[in-house]
Amino acid sequence: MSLEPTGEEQQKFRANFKLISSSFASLPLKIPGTAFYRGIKARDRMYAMLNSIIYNRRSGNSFQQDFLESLIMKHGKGADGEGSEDNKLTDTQLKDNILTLLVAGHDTTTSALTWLIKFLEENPAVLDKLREEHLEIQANRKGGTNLTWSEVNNMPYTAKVINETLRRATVLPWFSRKASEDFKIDGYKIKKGWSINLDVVSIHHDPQVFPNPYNFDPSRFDAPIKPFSFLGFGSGPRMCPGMNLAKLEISIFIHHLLCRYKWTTLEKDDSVQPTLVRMPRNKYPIVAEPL
Ligand code: HEM
Repeated sequence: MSLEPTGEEQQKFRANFKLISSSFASLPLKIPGTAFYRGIKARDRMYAMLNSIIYNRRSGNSFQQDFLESLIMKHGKGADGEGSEDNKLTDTQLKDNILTLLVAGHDTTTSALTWLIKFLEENPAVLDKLREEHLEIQANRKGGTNLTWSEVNNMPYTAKVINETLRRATVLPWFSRKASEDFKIDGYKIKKGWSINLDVVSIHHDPQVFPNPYNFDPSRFDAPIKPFSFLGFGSGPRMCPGMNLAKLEISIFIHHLLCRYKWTTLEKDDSVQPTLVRMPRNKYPIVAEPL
């Protein structure tokens, strides 16, 4: 949305965003003092901020070439979008989409990057092999420091390291589905309409599918994995729509980190923060220095 990274508006945005994401795993009690209530209030303040940003954009006071602008252009009244006016998002839907993308895409990617650093630190052989892949890409490059699209799509070991990170970390420990009909699974009867929560941490640590499940071993992904056993980005029609963006961001981050820096961990701690998006409790602080 082209917010300045250090401006006052950005700070308010961040503070509200934090309150919203901390309210996810809370009981839905709309009573002052609860995390849920604070989350709802923060969401309303975010809506108000978005209202004023959208108003400014529409009245031509500010123009940016960004994601918000493309939504406004495509879904504004009389805009040349696909199909009729019925296909256009209302302003509330537009704001909800922005919040959804922020909420679904920010903490998840942050968490994946944090776990990645932790697992690499704890597995120096994997780190060395990964760095080799990236130094080779760098050495074969004709000029510039920017990764090209074909380089990003040709990082076989990196792809396995990302999968293994998402398996071991299980950034989203559970997600749910609603049963569309009665069915039976392993002798359990499930009724139509029930909510089914998947315990993804257990699925990702099933020793029959992932031998020595607590070892960080990207070579598990050398061969295809049993279907529905790796759910880092979910599965089926509701699978994460941000998967390719997330993989791209992580690959670029890995490339620049490993080609330029080494790091040491400031504080080792294996506990996990009990939030919806799993994160090392201490946020895994490091000190990085040039290679
Ligand atoms: C490493 C980063 C990410 C991880 C691990 C992750 C993981 C997931 C998982 C497990 C789901 C549930 C899928 C299911 O129910 O089958 C999900 C849904 C979703 N993700 Fe991601 N995600 C990441 C990044 C992103 C990004 C960058 C975006 C958008 C910019 C995004 C947008 C969404 C949305 C909108 C949904 C809901 C989809 C729906 O219910 O139809 N995610 N994600």
